[in-house]
Amino acid sequence: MTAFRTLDQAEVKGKRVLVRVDLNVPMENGRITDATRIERILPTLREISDKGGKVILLAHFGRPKGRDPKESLKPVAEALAQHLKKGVAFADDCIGEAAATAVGALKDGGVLLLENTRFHAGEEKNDPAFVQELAKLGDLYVNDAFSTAHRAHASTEGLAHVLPSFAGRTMQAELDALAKGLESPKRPLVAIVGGAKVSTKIDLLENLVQKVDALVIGGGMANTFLHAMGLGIGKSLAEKDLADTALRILDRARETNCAIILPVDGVCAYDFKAGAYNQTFGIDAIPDDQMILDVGSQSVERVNAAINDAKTLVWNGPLGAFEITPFDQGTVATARHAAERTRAGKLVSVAGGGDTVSALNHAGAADGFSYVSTAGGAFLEWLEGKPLPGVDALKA
Ligand SMILES: Nc1ncnc2c1ncn2[C@@H]1O[C@H](COP(=O)(O)OP(=O)(O)O)[C@@H](O)[C@H]1O
Ligand SMILES: O=C(OP(=O)(O)O)[C@H](O)COP(=O)(O)O
Repeated sequence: MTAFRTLDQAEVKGKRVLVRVDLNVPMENGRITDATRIERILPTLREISDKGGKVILLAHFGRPKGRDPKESLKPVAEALAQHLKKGVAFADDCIGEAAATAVGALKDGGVLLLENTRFHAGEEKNDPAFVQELAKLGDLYVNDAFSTAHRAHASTEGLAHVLPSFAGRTMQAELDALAKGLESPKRPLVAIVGGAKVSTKIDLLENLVQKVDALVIGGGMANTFLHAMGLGIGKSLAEKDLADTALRILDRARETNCAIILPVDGVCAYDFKAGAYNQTFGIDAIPDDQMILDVGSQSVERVNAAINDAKTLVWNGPLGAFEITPFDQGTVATARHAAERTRAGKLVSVAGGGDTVSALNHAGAADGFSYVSTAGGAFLEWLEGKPLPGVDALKA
């Protein structure tokens, strides 16, 4: 089914291979809390290295505005070396002299990680001059970052047009697995969308409500909808300027008969910190000076009932701030329930996203899902049927 060239067609021996990977891994205090994205790229890196190619990794981390040491990929290079069981060199910049010197020093089979591509504005602008700067460093381009394929950036899209380009093994595996699991899903099809990236994901919901039978909304995404509906959400994470978009999505859901399941209660605290004093309130009684950090037990019951009704479930975005206890409980309970239904053969469940995978691992539920993708936003866009620039560029 692949309409692009893969590593089977790439002659990598002695070549400088620029490999775009997703190393945007969940991190707390400089420590990686979930290494799934690292583990998934190992087959591609090992294959190129074993065939005698020089592996030059391009990746982003976070959403920095310019160079910011807090968003350096250096700690990730160290973790990658441990997983790869092989040294990983690191260059302080992804273009210019630092990068060129590091590439020049690389032996056949060696691995080098270049600093965060988003330290340069040209990355997100897909600036042709920046693309050329990157292209100077390589002979071939391999894209193994399905989870960034919805971004038309220099390292995810631009490079594919100027160097011979190939899909990596993870890119191939993700597209194959999603096609197999979801191309003709059994209905009812239920989606759960939560998390914090409200502005980059909310527009997708307008199409999604035309495709799914029910949409469960949690996390910061739910808070944005609750605010739009005129409910007080106190200090909760939300993007209030997207209220009109949220109302339009609710209208569209009514037209398309898509059931919308929003929280009916919220676990609230004064501060965003582990172990914070917390109380559960009905959704119409959230105190002004508190924030909703998780869905309450009545909401969990509703989400689990929606999972019971589903034959297919797709999930991106945790229902609460699962990194800090006890605000992980809603996500953990519903993830375990979905895993149980899947193990019982009653549900096909596909989940994805950097933090979502981390949450499922935290719940001990990832193994129970039919498929776990590294991709969140890219997965939702794929589901919508939207063209993914990173994939399309490989086909060009
Ligand atoms: N109610 C909430 N308040 C604050 N943060 C939340 C809330 N619900 C979820 N989150 C945060 O959302 C983040 C994950 O969102 P997102 O990046 O969209 O997911 P993914 O990486 O799986 O695509 C997590 O860090 C989690 O703490
Ligand atoms: O973590 C990512 O996506 P995800 O949060 O949708 O899983 C990707 O690395 C893309 O990051 P971006 O949403 O800052 O472009």
